Amino acid sequence: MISNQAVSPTRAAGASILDTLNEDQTRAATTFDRPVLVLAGSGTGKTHILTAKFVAAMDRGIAPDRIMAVTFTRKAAQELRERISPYAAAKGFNPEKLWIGTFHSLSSRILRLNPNLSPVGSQFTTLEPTDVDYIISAILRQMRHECIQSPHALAKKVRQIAGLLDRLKNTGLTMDEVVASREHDRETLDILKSYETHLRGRGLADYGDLIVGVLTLLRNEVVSRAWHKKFDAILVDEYQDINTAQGRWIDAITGDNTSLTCLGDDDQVVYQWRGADPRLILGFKKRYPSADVITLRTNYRSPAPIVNAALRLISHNSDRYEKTVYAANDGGFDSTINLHPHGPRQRDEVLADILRAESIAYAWSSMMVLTRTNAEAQDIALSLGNRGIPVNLIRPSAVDSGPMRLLSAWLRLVSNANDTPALAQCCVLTESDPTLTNLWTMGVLKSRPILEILMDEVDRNRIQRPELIQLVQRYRTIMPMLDNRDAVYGLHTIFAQAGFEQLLDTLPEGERIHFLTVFNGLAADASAVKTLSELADLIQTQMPGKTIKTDAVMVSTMHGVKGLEAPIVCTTGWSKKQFPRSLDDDDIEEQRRLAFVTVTRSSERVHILFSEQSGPSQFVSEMQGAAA
Ligand SMILES: Nc1ncnc2c1ncn2[C@@H]1O[C@H](COP(=O)(O)OP(=O)(O)OP(=O)(O)O)[C@@H](O)[C@H]1O
Repeated sequence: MISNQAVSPTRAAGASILDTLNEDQTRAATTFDRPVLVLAGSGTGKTHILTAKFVAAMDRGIAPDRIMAVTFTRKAAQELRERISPYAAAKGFNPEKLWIGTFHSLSSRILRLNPNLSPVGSQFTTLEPTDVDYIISAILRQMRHECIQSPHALAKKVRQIAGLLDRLKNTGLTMDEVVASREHDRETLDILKSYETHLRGRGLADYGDLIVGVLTLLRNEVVSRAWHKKFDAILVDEYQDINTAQGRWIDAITGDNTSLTCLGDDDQVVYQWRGADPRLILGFKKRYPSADVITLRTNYRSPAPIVNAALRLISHNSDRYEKTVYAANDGGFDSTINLHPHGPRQRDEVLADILRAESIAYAWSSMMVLTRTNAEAQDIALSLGNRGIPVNLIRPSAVDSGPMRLLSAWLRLVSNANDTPALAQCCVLTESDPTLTNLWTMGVLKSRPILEILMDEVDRNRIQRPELIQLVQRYRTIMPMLDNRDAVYGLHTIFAQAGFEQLLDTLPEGERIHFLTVFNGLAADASAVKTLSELADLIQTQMPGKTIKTDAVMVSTMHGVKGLEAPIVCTTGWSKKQFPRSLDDDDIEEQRRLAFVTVTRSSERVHILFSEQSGPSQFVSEMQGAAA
């Protein structure tokens, strides 16, 4: 464990940020000789401490690459990276090599650094969730499962298996452990085993494999000892939302001498449906008995009326730590939380009016619109755009955008000829495409990559489809050019040879400029990686989704804004029977936490929209002080 010795006088670079902390925050940021858990409410400065502690660690003389920071979202990782990079650069360190990222991006990096022992190899390509569905569906077809008789039954079965795989991997179980647990019927086990065999035999990993892969890797004592020595400090943000596998990941990589700091708020658990395990934060002291548990009491973000309304709301949850939080800012606004009923089909009009009225005093970028579902966010973004309001629709991942998805697919395909979902994306084919299904069957029968079979079939004129012929031609042009060349060259080659220039000509100007900006950033990052599969992973696991306009209203789901803030927060869908959608105990507590996260994003004013016909959500009356 690092000693708590005096900070070196050369800490000038970090002086400013450390000097902004209050007493408890300073304790959290400067304690290195024991584990620290910061268990504190919304807006109390947890993320601020994370940045400050990274700087404090560097000031202590810890090399930037001996500090790892794990964030929950790519956006949070990007923001932290942007804040830390100047400090690291001032110390002569290449910021591209900082260990700041999500669990998935860090796991991918760790696995690739252990090529011989990584359970998924080192040249693997990573599957997106839709690719997982694709493979399960192909396996079900291959097995001639009865569900393939109807598209509806097939889709349902795929969802069921994909959900099961996700849950199993979130608990950190390997396939051997799943089989040994005897908890699943033979048919399910056969499907799960075929899926695993398919992935392992073809150099493919899904997101869950990245986490479970590191857990498996760290069971090797020699490897685990090396990683325990690698990091002097590990910082983990949004600790309340990590799942069992991620909790074990942190425990496994933290050595006896590593300074571990976890920051979270049990009132902000909003990912239980995806395996978040709040017992990890609540049981931290049991696992780390010497830990210093620090609570913070001052909310620096929101004015008192919002802080108090949010506290009244969350006090209705039974499963929580009681916290005392005061607002640093008294507020004094008469209308800090505003209610807006709207008639049928009037939601967007009412919303646009609110935003226009606020835009007299605030920039568009000072406003957020938060929805419950992705579909609602997309709908609202489109509708506001049509009403002349500039919007940035926030998507969690860069592969949600067409050209970025295509770029990552090409990077995957040239890295791994066995990556069939990437092949399908490169020529924009769906999983049920008959040619692809035939190729898949031939590939499985002959144990050969589908791409090789496709090339043979094209050469023999047995496939005439232009998109497949073009794919083969492009692949054959690109591959020899990549021989012994670095990732930067590879990236530019793919851009030039795989039709990106023509594709960009078809995009609206904003999207084109955005793609080129991101592409140039990626080209800069490419100098820090060795292979194109690593570069694909940067797009898939590290890059956040696009924000095209600089001054625009952010439109996002409530889940998508964890950790972010804005002066004006508008939130829709707060109608009775809609939010919460069910009165089931566990679910209502999670939805109440989501409501809590939503209103506490605001540093000035909240606008809540609901249907006039249904009336407001019960969360509104709870905020107003209805008895718990
Ligand atoms: N000591 C401080 N003095 C002044 N402002 C502060 C201080 N600490 C944090 N802040 C500011 O308060 C706001 C909230 O901080 P931060 O986002 O770190 O809180 P958080 O605990 O991570 O919030 P949440 O859990 O709700 O995402 C930020 O604008 C931050 O800059």
